[in-house]
Amino acid sequence: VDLSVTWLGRTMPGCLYNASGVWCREEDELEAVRASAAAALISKSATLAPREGNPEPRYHRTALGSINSMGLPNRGFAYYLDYARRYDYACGKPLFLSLSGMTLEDNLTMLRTLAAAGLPAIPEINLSCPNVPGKPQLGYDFVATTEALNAFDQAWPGRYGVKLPPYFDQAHFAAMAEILNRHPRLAFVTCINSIGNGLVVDIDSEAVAIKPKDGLGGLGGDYVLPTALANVREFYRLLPGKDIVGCGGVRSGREAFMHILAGARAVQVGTCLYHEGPAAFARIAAELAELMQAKGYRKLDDFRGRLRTL
Ligand SMILES: O=C(O)c1[nH]c(=O)[nH]c(=O)c1Cl
Repeated sequence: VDLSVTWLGRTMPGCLYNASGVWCREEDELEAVRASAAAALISKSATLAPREGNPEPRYHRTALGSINSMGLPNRGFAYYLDYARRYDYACGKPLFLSLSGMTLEDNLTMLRTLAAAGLPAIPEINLSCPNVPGKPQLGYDFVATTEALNAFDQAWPGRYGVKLPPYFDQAHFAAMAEILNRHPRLAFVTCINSIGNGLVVDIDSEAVAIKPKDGLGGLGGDYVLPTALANVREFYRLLPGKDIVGCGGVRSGREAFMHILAGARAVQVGTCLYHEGPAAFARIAAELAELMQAKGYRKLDDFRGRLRTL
């Protein structure tokens, strides 16, 4: 069984890697993912300047997944650029850098600096951080998204991707697709980021679970799988020629299979990785391979996007 993925002008040895934000803020975390069975790796969304992030508790696990309001804690763009300068691209595992500037200008500064460095690292620009108080998710503002993508095209000469929030309405899928399809070097979209502004309540303490935003935070894990699959399948249909990276609710070979069936080129793991650690990649890959073997599939292209309707 062959789990390799050919995209972005290269072939990576498998189809699984980390979701930005999980096991990727510090260099030792990135190195642990790279040394694991992950087929690629992506860094924590970077802002231009380092950030402490929101007050704790800002992450909470439940039986059905996670809620987080981290608030973009990160080492600052220069830290991740330095890692990208020292990264061994010959290892065959692509390095993605997630960028989440506090302003459009910051995103452009980071893109221009990355372009000047002339590295094979690929930007995944985050249009969907739900946890910076007072900052709306760019991906829910179609005018701002249009302006940003036009500016990204000027600031970055190569292929890039964007991390999208979940959408929940046919009109929004159509509106976003119309915008995204105007950008030929926008090579991939990662669907989805957490479902923003959920609220987890503890009935014993009669209190919220996390401190920021009076308890509001992005949901991950089992909570988001059907929404993630819907966004993968809708954008797979609506964005011909672009790759969709599936993210949301993956904790075994089964959910990875579902995402690829829905059209995903590759699959990211978040909440499950947060708790299991990078060993999750070998386990999930083995489960996916076993599932494919049982179904008579030899490679991912044998079933990618073949989700049947009734
Ligand atoms: O609070 C965060 O750092 C965060 N948390 C998320 O769930 N998604 C994001 O894109 C970000 Cl940037």
